[in-house]
Amino acid sequence: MEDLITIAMPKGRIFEEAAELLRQAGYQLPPEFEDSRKLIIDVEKEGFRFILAKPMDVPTYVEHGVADLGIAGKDVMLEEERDVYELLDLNISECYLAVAGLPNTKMNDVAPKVATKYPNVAARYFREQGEQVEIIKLNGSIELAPLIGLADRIVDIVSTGRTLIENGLVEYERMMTITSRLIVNPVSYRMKDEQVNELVERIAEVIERKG
Ligand SMILES: Nc1ncnc2c1ncn2[C@@H]1O[C@H](COP(=O)(O)OP(=O)(O)OP(=O)(O)O)[C@@H](O)[C@H]1O
Ligand SMILES: O=P(O)(O)OC[C@H]1O[C@H](OP(=O)(O)OP(=O)(O)O)[C@H](O)[C@@H]1O
Repeated sequence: MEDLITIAMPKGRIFEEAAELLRQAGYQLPPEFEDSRKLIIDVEKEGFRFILAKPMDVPTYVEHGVADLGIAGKDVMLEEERDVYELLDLNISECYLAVAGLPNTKMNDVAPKVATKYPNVAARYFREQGEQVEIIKLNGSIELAPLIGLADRIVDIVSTGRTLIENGLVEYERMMTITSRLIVNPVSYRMKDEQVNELVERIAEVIERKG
């Protein structure tokens, strides 16, 4: 039997949509796939080994080659800048990155503080805008930072906009749209091209069908 292709799946938000996409592409995943607490799930019939990782870590597993493929948000790709190839925009888990903060704030502070889970993305963005800022890295509850005076602005994901509204914050600038991507280790791409290309073609067909 051929070696299993290892796919790093992000636990959490993206997981269900990604699993659904695989099912729509005709892959038979076990019914307990979405409910399992296992971190390694072999689906030998389809030739896959899934590893379940923290979303931010998916490109790390793929870069190191312990996963051939992975699914990661564009936000994570831009933050991590790992040595992997992006094969497909899966068009799932759409959201966007934005700069936000309290309403009616003067924008002329010197080196305003920006709280974010994405220090590299934020630093690059403000550098490109020619603005000097101080980045404060947080791991969650980013919207709290301007409310309690830790930061003047935040760079964070917005999806429905509820978190901003319920915390009395407003969007200053929309930075970029984020969707999830299929990524591959460059060596796996060369060595396992047949298996990788079959998966890519089957998923691409579903994406096209969905429009
Ligand atoms: N409303 C949203 N908030 C955060 N991420 C979102 C949202 N909508 C889609 N996404 C996508 O989901 C990914 C994050 O998934 P998830 O929230 O499960 O992981 P996480 O940020 O590591 O969460 P936690 O730290 O709470 O485990 C992001 O990389 C992004 O591409
Ligand atoms: O626009 P919305 O639909 O409200 O979604 C955006 C919120 O969701 C995410 O947080 P998450 O729920 O992952 O919690 P966190 O604070 O642990 O990052 C993100 O960081 C925003 O806070």
